[in-house]
Order: sequence, then structure tokens, then C-alpha cells
Amino acid sequence: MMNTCVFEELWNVICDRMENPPEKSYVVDILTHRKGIDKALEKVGEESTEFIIAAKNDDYDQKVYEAADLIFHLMLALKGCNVNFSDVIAELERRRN
Ligand SMILES: N=c1c2ncn([C@@H]3O[C@H](COP(=O)(O)OP(=O)(O)OP(=O)(O)O)[C@@H](O)[C@H]3O)c2ncn1[C@@H]1O[C@H](COP(=O)(O)O)[C@@H](O)[C@H]1O
Repeated sequence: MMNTCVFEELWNVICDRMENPPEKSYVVDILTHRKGIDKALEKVGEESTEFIIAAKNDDYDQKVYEAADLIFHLMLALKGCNVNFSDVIAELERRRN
């Protein structure tokens, strides 16, 4: 059984990091970077490329790892451009037949 609640949990962690920034946080580092939203977008680009390369190879675990990196950084980019992740989920739900 898939535990899709992890998306909600992770989104809440991302939001909480921005509201209550700890001393050390990767989320805060990316989302308060001097490049602004471009930093998160740059990461989405990098991780997309890494996923594409993994997808063309035989290492199953690497595909899983790179897909997770891509989804995580996409969530950061959504936060960075003020899109609520729940609206993306709602859009996917709307497309279901
Ligand atoms: N899911 C992640 C997550 N995935 C990746 N990363 C970080 O992303 C950074 C950069 O990844 P890169 O792919 O660029 O680099 P790499 O994986 O080291 O190397 P390559 O893929 O380039 O070979 C690494 O430092 C990872 O630690 C993450 N950092 C945080 N999270 C989640 O975000 C939560 C909050 O994190 P903090 O803000 O750090 O508290 C955590 O509890 C996690 O749930």
C-alpha cells in the first residue's frame, strides 16, 4: 500500500521550516538563496536531468532516488513561487475520470 500522506507531511515540514527557520535547514537555504526562486528552479532543472539520465539506465534504485530528489525539489519550487501543493493534488484529482 502506498503511503501518499508523506506528501502532506513533507509539505507541512517545508512550510514550517519557512515559518520557524532553524539554524540549519536545506529547505531554508534553498528558499532564501540570494538567487531567489531561480535557485529552486535551477535545482528542479538539475534533478530533472539526473532523473532522465537514471531513467535511461538499468539501476532501479538510482531511478527511485533521482525521482525522489526531483519531486522534493519541485515541492520547494512550488513553495518558492507561492503555489500550494494541495492545489496541485486537487488538479490531479480533477483530472481523474
Ligand atoms: N527530502 C529531502 C531531501 N532530498 C534531498 N535533500 C538534500 O538535497 C541536497 C542536494 O542534493 P543534490 O541531489 O543536489 O546532491 P547530492 O544528492 O548530494 O548529490 P548528486 O545527486 O548531485 O549526486 C542534499 O544535501 C540533500 O540532503 C533533502 N533535504 C531535505 N529533505 C526533506 O526536507 C526535510 C527538511 O529538511 P531541512 O530543511 O534540512 O531540515 C527533511 O526532513 C526531509 O524530509
